[in-house]
Amino acid sequence: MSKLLVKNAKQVVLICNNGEKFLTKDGMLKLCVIENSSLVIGSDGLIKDIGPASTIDFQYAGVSFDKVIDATGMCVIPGLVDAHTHPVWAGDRVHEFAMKLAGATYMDVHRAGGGIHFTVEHTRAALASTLLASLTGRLGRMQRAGTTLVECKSGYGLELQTELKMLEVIETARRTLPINISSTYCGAHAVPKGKTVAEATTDILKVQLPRLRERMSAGALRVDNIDVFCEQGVFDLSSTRSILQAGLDMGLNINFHGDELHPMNSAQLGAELGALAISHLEEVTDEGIAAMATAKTAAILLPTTAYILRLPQPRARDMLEAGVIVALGSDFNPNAYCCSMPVVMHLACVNMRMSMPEALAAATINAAYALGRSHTHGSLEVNKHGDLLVLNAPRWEHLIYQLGGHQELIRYVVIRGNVVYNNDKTMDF
Ligand SMILES: N=CN[C@@H](CCC(=O)O)C(=O)O
Ligand SMILES: [Zn+2]
Repeated sequence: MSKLLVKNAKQVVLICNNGEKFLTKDGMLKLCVIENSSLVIGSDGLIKDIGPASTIDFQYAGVSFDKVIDATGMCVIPGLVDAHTHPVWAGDRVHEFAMKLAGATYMDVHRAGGGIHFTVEHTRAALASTLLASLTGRLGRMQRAGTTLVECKSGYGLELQTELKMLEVIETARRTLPINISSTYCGAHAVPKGKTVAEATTDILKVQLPRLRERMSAGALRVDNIDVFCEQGVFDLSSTRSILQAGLDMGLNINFHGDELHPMNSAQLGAELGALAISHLEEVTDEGIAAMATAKTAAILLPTTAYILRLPQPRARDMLEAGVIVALGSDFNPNAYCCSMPVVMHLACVNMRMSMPEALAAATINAAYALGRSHTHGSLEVNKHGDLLVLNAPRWEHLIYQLGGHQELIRYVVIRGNVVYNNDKTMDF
C-alpha cells in the first residue's frame, strides 16, 4: 500500500538529484526539472519513486494508493522552506507601520520603547493558549502559501519564563501540526528594559541557557538553533560571541541576526564559530562575504525587511558570485507581516536581482541547509520527505511571476504524503 501517487505532471521540479546538501553559483541556475512525470510517496511518507509517467504507470499497475492526484497540465515543486520567522507574539504593530511610512526608522521606534519592546510587553502578558491559537493561525496561513518547513523563533520574552513559554508553544505546534518546524531560542533578541548588555548576557548565560538545557535533556523541549540580534544598541560582537558559543556547546546550531543596520563583522564571527546561517546581512562587507563562502555558512536573506524598512537591499548578487549558500526567509514578525514565501521569492527577484531558479533554490534546498535539514527536505529525491506543492500552472515560474497569485495557483499542499491543503479555488488563467 502506498500513500500517494501524483501522476502525469507537466513539470516536476526536483531542484537537484544527486543528494546535494546545498546549491551555489551555477548549481542554482540549472535546477533539475523533468517533464511529463509522476511521483510516488510510500506509506512511511517518504518519496519512493519519481520518473516518466508511462514508466510509473507500468511499475505501479497493481499497487493501490490511499490517494491519487491527477496533475495533468500542472507542476510539482518541493514544499517551500521559510528559514526565518518570529511567529509567536501578542499585540500587532499596525500603528508603527504608519509611523514608519511617515519617516521613522526601525531604531527610532525601538529606542522610543516601541518595536520589539512593545511586543515583549504584550507577549509577556499573554496566556500560552492565546499564543498557541495565534501561532496555529499563522502557520496555517504559511502552509496555504506553500511553506512546509518553517523556522520559528522565541525572543519576545527576554527573561526565562516568557522565553520558555514561547518555546513550549512552538513545541506544542511542532508535535501537533503537520507543518515541519525548526525551533530557535532567541533570548538575545533585544536588551530588556532596565538591564545593561552585560546584565542581559549574564542572565542568558547563567539563568536561561542552563534551564533550557535541563528542559531539553528531560525531553520536554526540542530546540534546534540559537540566535542573537548582533547590532549597535542591541548585542555587541563580544556578547554575541559568548552567547552563541554557549549555545553551540549545548549542541544548538548557530543561526543569528547579523550586519543588518550596521556592519558589525557578524559574518566573520559566524564563519569563525561555524555558524550554519546568518540572517539579514544588508550591511555585510566583502571580507564577511568571503568568510561565509569559505565556512559554508548560509546567508538567509529577508527581502520583506529591506522593503518595509526601506533599507539598502542585501547584496545577493555579490554573495551568489562569491559562492555563498544563499537562502530566503519571510522574516514574519510584527514589523514585517508577510506569511508568503512566493511573495518573498518575487521580491528577491525584483529587488535583489536574483533569477527565478536562484530564488527557488534559496527557498528550498538552501533554506533547508540553513536549518540543518537538507538531508531530508528541500528537494524531491527518493527517500526524502514527501513534502510538495501541486501548482495549477503549466510552468513552475508562475508561482513567482504572479505577485500574490499563490492563493489561486497552489492546488495542493502535501506533507509526508498527506494532503494538508486542498484548494478548489484555483482558477485557470
Ligand atoms: N531585526 C531583528 N528582529 C526582527 C524584527 C523583530 C521585530 O521588529 O519585532 C527581524 O529580523 O526583522
Ligand atoms: Zn528576525
